[in-house]
Amino acid sequence: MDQNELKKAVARAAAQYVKERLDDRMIIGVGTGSTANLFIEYLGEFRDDIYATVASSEETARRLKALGIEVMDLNAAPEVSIYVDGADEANKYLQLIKGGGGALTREKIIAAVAREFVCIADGSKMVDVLGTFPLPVEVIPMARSYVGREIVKLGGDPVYRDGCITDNGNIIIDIHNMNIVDPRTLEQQLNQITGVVTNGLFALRPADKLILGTKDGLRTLTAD
Ligand SMILES: O=C(CO)[C@H](O)[C@H](O)COP(=O)(O)O
Repeated sequence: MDQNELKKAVARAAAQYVKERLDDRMIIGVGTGSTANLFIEYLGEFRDDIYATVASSEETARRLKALGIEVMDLNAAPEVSIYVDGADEANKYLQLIKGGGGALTREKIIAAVAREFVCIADGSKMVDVLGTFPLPVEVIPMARSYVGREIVKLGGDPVYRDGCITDNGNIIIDIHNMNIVDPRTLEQQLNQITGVVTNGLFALRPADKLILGTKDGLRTLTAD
């Protein structure tokens, strides 16, 4: 199976997982990216049974609405039962790097609210130590240079993501060349830099379940 087929397999498995737990008031959190897009397509197969979703990006909202699936403002959602999203990297503690698509802040907000966070990824995303994939940081535009200098002090190489404006009107700085041995501490350190909105480390709130697509089949890892 190639990478896209592995993505399809995990997206299908996550849709099945959601379908088995549906009830008539269930609100589903939906992530962003190519794997999440495949998940959206599988949700379309039982759209009439879905009460509502919350979307982690404008693009995801557009795709859901195009299928006729209700998209709710998160502030109007009393709770989010299951949030399904992809990742750029994952470790065995289900700590993640996310934000390759620039949607990290809304993704993190939905992950914070969700009762269960199910991450879906092809096997290439599994790593021993996070950080080979550049870590995205969403930054208020006027703080760009200052935040870059603070990132250098933490040992990373900040690279401005040219041309990327987030759904929140901010910019992205990608941190290259960081061996992230203590993801929880780094997540907090980055968030304490004035001008940082959030960063793409999901270590303080890792996934609860990781459905991983490998050439030997699907593996489901849990946080405990
Ligand atoms: O965090 C994300 C978007 O901000 C995505 O989940 C992440 O980039 C993985 O994307 P893909 O499924 O396309 O590999």
